[in-house]
Amino acid sequence: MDLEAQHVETLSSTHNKLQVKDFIWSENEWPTVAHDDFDSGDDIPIISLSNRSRNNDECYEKACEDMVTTCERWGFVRVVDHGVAAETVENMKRRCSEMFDLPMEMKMKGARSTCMPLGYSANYMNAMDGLGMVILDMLAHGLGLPHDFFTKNFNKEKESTMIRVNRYPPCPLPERCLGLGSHSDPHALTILLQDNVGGLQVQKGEGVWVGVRPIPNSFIINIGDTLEAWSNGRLKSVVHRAVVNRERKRLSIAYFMSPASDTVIDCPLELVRDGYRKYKPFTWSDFRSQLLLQRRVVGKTALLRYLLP
Ligand SMILES: O=C(O)CCC(=O)C(=O)O
Ligand SMILES: [Fe+2]
Repeated sequence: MDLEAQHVETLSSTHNKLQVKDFIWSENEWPTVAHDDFDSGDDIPIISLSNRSRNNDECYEKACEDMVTTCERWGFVRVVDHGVAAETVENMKRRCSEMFDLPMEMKMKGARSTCMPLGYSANYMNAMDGLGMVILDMLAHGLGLPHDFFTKNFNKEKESTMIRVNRYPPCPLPERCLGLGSHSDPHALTILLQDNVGGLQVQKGEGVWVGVRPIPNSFIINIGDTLEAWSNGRLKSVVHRAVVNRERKRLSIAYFMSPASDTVIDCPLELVRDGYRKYKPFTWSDFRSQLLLQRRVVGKTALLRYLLP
């Protein structure tokens, strides 16, 4: 039986338990932390962007510093007071849910292989782009680089910046299944919006997973592989996954930012200590074309081919 032909969503809505076994993951991937377990005592820091304008006052300096130290330690940060209108966010969530509520045959007309137009999401993308540029500026500044060190490479067309909308249906066997397997994001920066269900988990150490508690009016920012290489490994691209639950479907919207295709991802001299360079330079287009050859990114493997001995 071709599993690709069976949609998890259809399976979930018909509660055909006989087929659920076909979606069970290998045992080493079974989640031991539930979707609503956020009580590890350690949580991803929250940073307010109320001082996000670049006027070099003390609050801005402190926010940039905090952004860098959090991304060095966690690879993830949550931002509040980000300036993105609540209406823009609500509208995007509603439209995405409406799309997922369409009949399966209709959704399959836009299956992954075809070019999806940006259409209605353009407003949301503009807002995400503005926020992403603010954060990239802050990271550059916090690392002691010129403000525009990263952002000058992100052209207006944003040719390979993309949005992925995930909707995870309820699952009768959440202890044996995953919504999204463990992976790192290959792009430069991800801005993730999640609803209030919970399910995102970040790997903190070997086999240690931390659930990211949903906070209203916040975005989750995470460093992608490209920014890890660009910062000589200072900013961390951290493995994460999405777990599912028995009762509630969950929506998440990931905005992946990428530089222009011909950008050479090479760490600046300011970040080279004692001559140590972690990765050899590559272009984003080379990295992207390699990724497209992989069917699925598992764990954090995509950058390995550029690792220097
Ligand atoms: O659903 C989530 O919270 C995670 C989504 C994600 O990691 C991705 O789309 O790359
Ligand atoms: Fe991801």
